[in-house]
Amino acid sequence: MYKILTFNQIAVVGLERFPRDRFEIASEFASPDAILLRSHKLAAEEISPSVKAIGRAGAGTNNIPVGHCTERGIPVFNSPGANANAVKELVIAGLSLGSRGILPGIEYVKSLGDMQDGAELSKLLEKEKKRFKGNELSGKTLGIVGLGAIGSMIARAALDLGMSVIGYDPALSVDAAWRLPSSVQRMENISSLFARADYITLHLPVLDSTRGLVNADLLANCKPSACLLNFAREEIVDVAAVESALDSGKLRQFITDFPTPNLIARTGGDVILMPHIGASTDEAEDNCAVMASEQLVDFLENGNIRNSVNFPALYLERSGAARLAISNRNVPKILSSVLDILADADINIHDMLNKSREEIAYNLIDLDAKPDTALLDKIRGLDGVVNVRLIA
Ligand SMILES: NC(=O)c1ccc[n+]([C@@H]2O[C@H](COP(=O)([O-])OP(=O)(O)OC[C@H]3O[C@@H](n4cnc5c(N)ncnc54)[C@H](O)[C@@H]3O)[C@@H](O)[C@H]2O)c1
Ligand SMILES: O=C(O)[C@H](O)COP(=O)(O)O
Repeated sequence: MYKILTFNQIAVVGLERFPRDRFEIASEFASPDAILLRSHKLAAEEISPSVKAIGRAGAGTNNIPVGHCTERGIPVFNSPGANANAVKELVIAGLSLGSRGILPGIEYVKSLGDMQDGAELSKLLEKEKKRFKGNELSGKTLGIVGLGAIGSMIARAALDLGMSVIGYDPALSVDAAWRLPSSVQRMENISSLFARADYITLHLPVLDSTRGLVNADLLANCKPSACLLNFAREEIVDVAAVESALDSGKLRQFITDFPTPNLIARTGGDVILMPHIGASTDEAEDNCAVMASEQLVDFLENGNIRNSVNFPALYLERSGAARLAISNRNVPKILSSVLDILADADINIHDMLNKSREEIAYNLIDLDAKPDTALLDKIRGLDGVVNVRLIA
């Protein structure tokens, strides 16, 4: 039985993807085979030696020590695109909240709870409504930083709203480029995007290269009427710089899914704060849980890899009597040494596939006979081999 250790609440429909005759799922296990989680900040010490894979039911993997996992030959999976629509819809709501007096208007109406005279009330509302006037999104320019699963969906929705869309993504994949509407104008650099946009929305991962990306220099560039939305990650924005830009009138509004104590303490309505609910819909939670669970099942039972953030994608149809899944440092001669060991033991290779990604290489080798423990230990002992798994 494979043991799946969960952190956070994972949608039931996802957990049902683990066949119960072969998988056990619990929030406590001494020696789990895999970990399935959402935003739980996973410490390296929580990843016991028995762990073979980690599944993130969601997009961002900055809560997982990915580098440490790679060192140990543990693939980290995520569920790209599975919650993109949920984030898109919330960002569109954010754009509306940032352009109209919706929230102060609602607060004002709530404050009139003591008024009993309907005619008086409607007279007052008609008199006061001018205080809550806003602007339309149509005709404005939306700048999208990060044009992946979420960014491209937002681009499409914003175009439908009549906005002009400009985008910046220095690492855009070919697939993502195909998904992008052709009327999205690509910016050469992020400063140009900040200088031109009325609304700026961030949809990129937090990486060493993107931590603090939105800083005082960029904010000095933007239109004083601009509204910045951060539904990506807190660390991408220098929040102190945002506060200064709001204070000095260089930025009109900040809307974020990642509140900080200082932002919560602000008065004056120039921030709109949400409790990290970008992906909190039944649909997104189901999609993410299903995708992450299916990927873990296929990896544990077959060694196949789909949507890993640190391992190469690799799929090999099952054949032969047994399968070896081997991770090794991405240096020459390791695979040939493995093949020599198998040949010396007279074990024929039925099929095999080998791929690498940065410092790690991964191999699936289907054998005509099941190797014994001594042979597996011999392969494990090779310099550069990180881990070896026999899949029956
Ligand atoms: N608020 C939420 O609940 C919520 C939900 C889902 C995702 N997210 C966050 O949003 C991020 C994006 O999600 P996604 O599903 O669109 O991911 P994605 O991988 O499909 O797209 C990310 C895009 O960012 C681009 N990128 C990388 N570095 C960049 C840089 N320096 N400047 C501009 N673009 C850059 C990549 O090339 C890629 O196209 C996630 O990493 C996650 O942190 C938040
Ligand atoms: O990266 C993500 O997918 C989002 O931040 C969602 O996080 P959650 O699964 O904790 O809602």
